[in-house]
Amino acid sequence: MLEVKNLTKQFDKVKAVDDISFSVNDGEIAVLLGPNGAGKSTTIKSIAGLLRYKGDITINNMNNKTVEAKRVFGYVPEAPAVYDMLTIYEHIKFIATAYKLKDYEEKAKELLMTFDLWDKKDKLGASLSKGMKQKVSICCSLLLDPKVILFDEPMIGLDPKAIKELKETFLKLKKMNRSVLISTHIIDSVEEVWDKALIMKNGQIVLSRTRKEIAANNETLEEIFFDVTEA
Ligand SMILES: Nc1ncnc2c1ncn2[C@@H]1O[C@H](COP(=O)(O)OP(=O)(O)OP(=O)(O)O)[C@@H](O)[C@H]1O
Repeated sequence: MLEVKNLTKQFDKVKAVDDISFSVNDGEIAVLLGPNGAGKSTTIKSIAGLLRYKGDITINNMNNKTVEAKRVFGYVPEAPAVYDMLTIYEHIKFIATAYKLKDYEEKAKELLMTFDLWDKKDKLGASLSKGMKQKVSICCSLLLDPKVILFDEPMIGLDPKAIKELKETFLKLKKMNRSVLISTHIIDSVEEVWDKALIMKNGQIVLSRTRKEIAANNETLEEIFFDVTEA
């Protein structure tokens, strides 16, 4: 479970995130939506422990900056960080070594096959397309079998097959009782998968609704998004 309580992040003159609180339960897929500059990436980076902030963030009840929390936490950044001089499979080995994973080979093969990277596993990072780098980043995160996983704009650069695989992966993670948080601009890209929508504007969460609540009012997420962000 992911819990964010009273998160505030101020950059010099800009309050990028202004006292927001939310949680993502086990087995829940939450989407963080909002127009450009709403504060989504700042929220995701704070949860990933990459920024200093005010407030409390816990991952399975552990402070997000502890080693114990990091062991059960996965993060797929908006811009995939791939090493130019490592092959795809060397990235996998690097992660497995850093996290002292044992018997990871079968899982690694399964992930690389799912994302069409198995036959490219000896290609160097420098030679990969943006989408391939994104897929390497996704495979490295999933290899750790995280209990809480964040995806920042995960669909950007992916081809239609990879988008389909990623959506199936989200649903698999949900079935495995993981907490998934996806930040995106593209409402269509998450339409079939989300359980809870969090809409940000000017650093605040202006709407938090479950799929059931939205369906009960005969509304669509897109309609609600424009209602609250253009108000
Ligand atoms: N490093 C920084 N220094 C100063 N201001 C920043 C910094 N990073 C973000 N901001 C500001 O904080 C606010 C929120 O930015 P953030 O990147 O979190 O929004 P976002 O919702 O992810 O936007 P986008 O959809 O465009 O990626 C914006 O006003 C942005 O200009």
